[in-house]
Amino acid sequence: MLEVSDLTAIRDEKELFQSITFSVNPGDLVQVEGRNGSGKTTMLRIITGLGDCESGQISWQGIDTKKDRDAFHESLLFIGHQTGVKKELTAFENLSFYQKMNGSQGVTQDDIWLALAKVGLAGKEDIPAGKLSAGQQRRVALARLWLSKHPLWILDEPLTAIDKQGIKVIEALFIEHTHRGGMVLFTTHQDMFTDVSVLKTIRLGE
Ligand SMILES: Nc1ncnc2c1ncn2[C@@H]1O[C@H](COP(=O)(O)OP(=O)(O)OP(=O)(O)O)[C@@H](O)[C@H]1O
Repeated sequence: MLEVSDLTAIRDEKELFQSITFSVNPGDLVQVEGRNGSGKTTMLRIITGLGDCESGQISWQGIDTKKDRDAFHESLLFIGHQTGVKKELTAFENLSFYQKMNGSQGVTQDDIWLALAKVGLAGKEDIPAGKLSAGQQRRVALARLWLSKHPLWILDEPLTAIDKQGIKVIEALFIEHTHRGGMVLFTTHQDMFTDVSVLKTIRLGE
């Protein structure tokens, strides 16, 4: 379980958000909502350890993430605004590289082909990512979700440039992940989940 307690952030001498408290439990799908500039990215970056907060505490499985950052990061898949897709590598090479960098055990070449097929990139595996469209490049990044064994996914605007059909596929994957006991904490400006009862929401900027 991820617990965020009393989180306050200041940027440019302005309080972005104050005393935000929430938890993400196994099976939870949590959307951080708010207008442009309300602090969504800032909050996700603080939770992942990439940004500083004014005050507050973040714990994973009951332990402060600052005290055991490795354990937290082993459980976490974070995809931010910058997807980390390398334009000179093919879609397949990007995923192989990513898996090697993360020391992921048990992921085969077939798994990577399958993940690329799941995101609609069958037949495009050997094209350098720089020659794919913006949405296709984003799909390369999202293919990591199919290979992930991390219980916690933190995703900042994962659906940027993704078409309606792609959004449906990602929605289904989120649901599948949470049904397996996984957790998803995400932001999006896209319409997602017609059945919003599956979602918990955190609103910033009110
Ligand atoms: N490192 C920084 N230094 C100074 N100001 C920052 C920094 N990071 C973010 N900000 C400011 O904090 C505010 C919140 O930015 P943030 O990116 O968190 O918003 P957001 O809710 O994710 O917006 P969007 O919906 O547009 O993605 C903005 O006004 C931004 O300029």
